[in-house]
Amino acid sequence: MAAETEHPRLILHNFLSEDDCKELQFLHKSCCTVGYRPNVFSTTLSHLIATNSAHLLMPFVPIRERLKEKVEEYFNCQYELVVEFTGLISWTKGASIGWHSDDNRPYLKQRDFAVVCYLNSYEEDFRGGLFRFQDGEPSTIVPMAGDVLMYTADEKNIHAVDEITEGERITLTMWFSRDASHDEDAKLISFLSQNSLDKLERNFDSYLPVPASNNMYWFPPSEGLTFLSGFDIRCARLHTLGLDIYSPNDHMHYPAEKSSSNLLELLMGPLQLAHEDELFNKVFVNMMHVLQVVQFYCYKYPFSSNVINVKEVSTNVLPQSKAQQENINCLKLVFLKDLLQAETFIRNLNCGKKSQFNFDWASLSAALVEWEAYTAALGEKLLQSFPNWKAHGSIFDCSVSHLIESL
Ligand SMILES: O=C(O)CCC(=O)C(=O)O
Ligand SMILES: [Fe+2]
Repeated sequence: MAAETEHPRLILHNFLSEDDCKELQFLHKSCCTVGYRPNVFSTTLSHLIATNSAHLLMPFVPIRERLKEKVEEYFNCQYELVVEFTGLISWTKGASIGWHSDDNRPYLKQRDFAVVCYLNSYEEDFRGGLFRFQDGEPSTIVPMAGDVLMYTADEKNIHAVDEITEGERITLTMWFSRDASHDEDAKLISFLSQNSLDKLERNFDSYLPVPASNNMYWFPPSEGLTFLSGFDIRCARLHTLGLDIYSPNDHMHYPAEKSSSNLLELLMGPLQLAHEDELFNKVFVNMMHVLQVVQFYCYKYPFSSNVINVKEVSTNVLPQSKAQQENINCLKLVFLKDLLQAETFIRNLNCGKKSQFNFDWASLSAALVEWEAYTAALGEKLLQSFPNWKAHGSIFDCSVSHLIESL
């Protein structure tokens, strides 16, 4: 217990499993937007609701609950805390933060405790990004996937993070408050009531994401008004995996006649995936749909329990025609204006090492089938949980196995 120590803090190794870390990375890499600080990307829970992906809240629920219990136990404030904020945050090259406490602004005074869960690892996935406390021990935290750091948000724990020099450093970050008026759950429940839940019928279409406006995915954010330089972060994530997009709706092969922002609208509509000189005949509803399936394939599919037999899935892939190649190249020029910058900020450090990405269409097709089952199962779970959340005014894990375990 933290009791009266001078610098109340705790590091827990391997608190999150490898599967938890991979699942949260999958969510971040498919849903994040440009963040609130330079070179930072973020995924908030309200953003998931706003983009018709409320079912993607479900993987957070048991993790949030476990973290809250741990914070309350260690800092000796059982049943006193509410979650103030939950978000996935990633820092890329150039991002850093100097000495500060997490409650150091008048509008942050409600923050009592901070929790940072590291979802990927120093030196393996990114370079730089060490966490430092100004005083007390431990003084330096080396981020490693699965480790969790907890500390009080006041001046007893002044800290900084070294600049990221390479790769992308991803965390699940939460703050907790004693002030019930800052309860994130209440806001999310109300947002869910107004939003997606009426729409979330038991048909598959309800689980398809709806993108936010294009400027929210444009890097750097300052260029998101004109789209004349920089890049779309979603296209950059596909590009690092050797994948491109084709727009079956684009009958216009002369980009000079269309403005960038008009062409960006194509990301809101039907798209197909291209790899080298082949085109996948599956038509995705929009760019978020493409990205969710591809990131699922990279992060979640290799770990899913019921991996279906790849051979049983039909894969329809055709060679690209000349016109299709032009379409693909034209879109690349518009969405990845600054290709070098995209490759610098969005890159996978550890490709070539243990998580080598060996793309093949048959596995992607199998992952697509699994992604559909995964989203439908989360949607079901959300529909079952929501009435309980609403009745209690809080978001908690209502799954039967969990409740039985706790008896
Ligand atoms: O990501 C971290 O290790 C800490 C980040 C931090 O200090 C903050 O967001 O206030
Ligand atoms: Fe901080």
